[in-house]
Amino acid sequence: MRPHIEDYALIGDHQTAALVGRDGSIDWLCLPRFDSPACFAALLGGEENGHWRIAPKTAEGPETAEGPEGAAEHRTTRAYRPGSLVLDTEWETPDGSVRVTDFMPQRDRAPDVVRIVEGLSGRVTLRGTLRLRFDYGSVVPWMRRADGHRVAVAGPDSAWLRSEPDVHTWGEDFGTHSEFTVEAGETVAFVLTWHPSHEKRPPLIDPHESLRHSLEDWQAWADRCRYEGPHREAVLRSLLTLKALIFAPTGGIVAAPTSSLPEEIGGVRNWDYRYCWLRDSTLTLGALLSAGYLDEAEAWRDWLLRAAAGDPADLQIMYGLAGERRLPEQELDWLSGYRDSRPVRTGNDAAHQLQLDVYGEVVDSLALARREGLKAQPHAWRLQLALLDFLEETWREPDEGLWEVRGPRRHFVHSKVMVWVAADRTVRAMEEDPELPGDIERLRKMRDAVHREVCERGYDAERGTFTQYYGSSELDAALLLLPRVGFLPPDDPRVLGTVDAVRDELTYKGFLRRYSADETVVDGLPGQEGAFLVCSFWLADALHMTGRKKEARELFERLVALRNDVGLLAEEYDPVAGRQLGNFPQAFSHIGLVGTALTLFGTADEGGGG
Ligand SMILES: OC[C@H]1O[C@H](O[C@H]2O[C@H](CO)[C@@H](O)[C@H](O)[C@H]2O)[C@H](O)[C@@H](O)[C@@H]1O
Repeated sequence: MRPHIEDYALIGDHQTAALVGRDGSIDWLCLPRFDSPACFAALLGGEENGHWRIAPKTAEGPETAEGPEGAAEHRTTRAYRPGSLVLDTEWETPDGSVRVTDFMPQRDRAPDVVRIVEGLSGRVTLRGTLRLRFDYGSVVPWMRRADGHRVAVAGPDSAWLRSEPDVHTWGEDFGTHSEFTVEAGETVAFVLTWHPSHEKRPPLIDPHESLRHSLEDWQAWADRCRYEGPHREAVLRSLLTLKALIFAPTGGIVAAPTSSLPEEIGGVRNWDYRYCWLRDSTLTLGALLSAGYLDEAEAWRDWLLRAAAGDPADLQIMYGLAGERRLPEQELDWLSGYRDSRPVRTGNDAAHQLQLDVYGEVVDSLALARREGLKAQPHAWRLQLALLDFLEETWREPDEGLWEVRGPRRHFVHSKVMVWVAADRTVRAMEEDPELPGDIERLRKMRDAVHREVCERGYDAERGTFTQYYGSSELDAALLLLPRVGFLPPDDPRVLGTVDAVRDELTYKGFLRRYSADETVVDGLPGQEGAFLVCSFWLADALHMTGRKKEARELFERLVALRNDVGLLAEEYDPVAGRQLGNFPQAFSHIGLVGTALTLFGTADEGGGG
């Protein structure tokens, strides 16, 4: 049985990331980029699909539902070093205590994973097991020794393992094994480096020096955080997590570093999130900007201008890390899935859906960037006008909406509201700067027409609430964003009615679903899912904005308490099992945490949608 999702911690180097379990096993790592094939895929199968475990020998044993047998004799504690993604895992064993420090240094050329073992007390024997399996756990590489390394080679990939001091390793059972002992004050550092297999040995790094640099770099970034309100540690951890999801070479932002962690254990709602959604990225950008991080915002804005270049009719709702357009969805049938949740997918067919909300989110984020003083780019305005031309032609069409339903297209109310946002922000920019080119009257007309239509066809006067789509009696948590984006004032009776209705009908044991659990006709998928965390944060925002401040704060506190021991949140939460669900850690959930902290305690930006 795999560990629970919340048993993992994240380490990363701004180009990819790994998940490290409480049991000392790295079970997920894609190299060299977030969206590359995984060389450790045990997360979505078993140890035979690749993992790297370093742990006290006495903590080993056949796995049980609660972790490795023998683990009961041990106490494990974990924590990130403050303001960083450097992870310390400490074991107390009957023989003494030991710490393993895991991190991925900022990259010069090749990606490295560094694991420094340090004896803290007594004399502890540890075991290492490395099973490299390229191409998502399917390829067993050839192993050889070279230049003081164990080298794994298969096809385009090679991985080089060494240790300081040198530790004896042996091959057995298609794995590389080691056993060594540390006393208090002694260290053994392991470095695993990925490299294209046709190139010469990768440059060596000094693991201890790299640790110092990593700590300095992360700390310098953390020091720039402007948020000083309550729960600062949680907010900063969320910001660090969002930073770790940015692919530094291009500025693209992934929705999560994993694929196919299920939204229902044993179910089919398993998707690949290692791509750059315009929606998730714009909301990430909003969170970073509101906490004072301008460089990342500028890099993303430039990424967007490159990705969106071309005919605006061809704008996709998501791209690859460098703006790649083809992300074909495939099933990896050799992987059994996390706790048997099949299929495991790579790629994402939602890339070609029509999701009208995305235009509003992009335009809103460009407006926010301008307000925050980002250097203007003339083609950013040209892009904005082109998007509006496209919307003028398309806004009356049904779409798949922000939840990327796999059922038929509908006239989703949230999508139309975000079309209104696109027109509204463009009109406002032109009013503020009459030099900006464009036909303001045409845009005003469109803005007002969308508003009118939504209020007529998207509002159920009998129940006093906006609905999920025109003519439906269903609700949708995205309706909570109406006051936040300025579509109607928070004290408008239609907003108050909607917030109450959404809270009453979509609450699921203290948290919020994104829509009703019976709505498989709309989303086109079998099975159920958990409470959707970003929606629960949106409810806290809406309660606060509509004057229910105590209720808002209580919900926020409950949400903060769901973070795992190192402050991470998946996409969803199962309040019955008390477990996290879905891809992990997910940008959406951490955006929600930052946004709500700012709404409740700080100076949140009124214009943002997240
Ligand atoms: O619900 C089915 C859809 O689920 C995924 O979409 C979700 O994740 C996206 C990335 O975080 C997010 O932008 C979207 O709002 C979520 O619904 C999946 O990516 C889709 O392929 C799938 O149709």
